[in-house]
Formats: sequence, C-alpha cells, structure tokens
Amino acid sequence: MDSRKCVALIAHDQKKDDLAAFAQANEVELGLWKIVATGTTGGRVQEACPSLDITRLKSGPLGGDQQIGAMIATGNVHMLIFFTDPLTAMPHDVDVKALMRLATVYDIPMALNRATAERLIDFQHP
Ligand SMILES: O=C(CO)COP(=O)(O)O
Repeated sequence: MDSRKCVALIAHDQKKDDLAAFAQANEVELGLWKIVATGTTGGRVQEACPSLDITRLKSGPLGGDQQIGAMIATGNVHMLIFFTDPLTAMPHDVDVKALMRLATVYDIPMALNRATAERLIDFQHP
C-alpha cells in the first residue's frame, strides 16, 4: 500500500507554465509525494515531469476543484499547491473559493503562488 501523503497540484490557465516549471525544478521532491491534480494541470505537469505518477481528476471547471476539496475533507489530501490567476474572472469561482475554504478549515499547508510553493516543498515532508 502507498502510505505516502498526498499533494494536490492545480494551476489556472495563465499559471500553468509557472506550475510546470516549478514541478520540473522540484521533480525529485514531488516524487516523494502521492500526487493528484485537476485534469488539464495534471496533463501539463506529467509532460514536464515524466518520472512523476500523477492521478488526474476532472478539469477544474467540471468539478476537479470540488473533487480535491472532498479529498481534503476526507483526509486524503495533505497539502495544496494551487497557482491561482487573480486577474481573470472564472465561471467556477465558487468552486475555487470552496476549495481554499476547505484547505483552511482542515488546516493543511496551502501555497497559492510559486514563492510560497518553493518554501513549502522544502520544509514540508510527506
Ligand atoms: O480550473 C482549475 C482550477 O480552478 C484548473 O483546472 P484544470 O487543471 O483542468 O485546468
């Protein structure tokens, strides 16, 4: 059984390049975690980091954020790295807010930008 803790990776469209670059630069560290991601993000990170084993959920606007929120609530996601785009309106904004809310309710480490993610990945161990 895979007893590693799980990190969720998500990026909005304007931030997907940033997340792919972050993942490439931290491929070894990320490999210590189980990884789940929203659909499109997971595909981009997988392309950038062939060594990682990524479980891809639904795309964010189609319920992927909510799936990750449910995994946080059930204790199956332990850290959230979510590169958000604060400059673009999203049809699924309520889902994004709900996900951040649950990450706060369950007090899991949450990075919303690269500067924080770089620090989390160094100091948080699965
Ligand atoms: O929209 C998202 C998060 O709110 C991300 O979803 P995708 O990774 O499927 O683009």
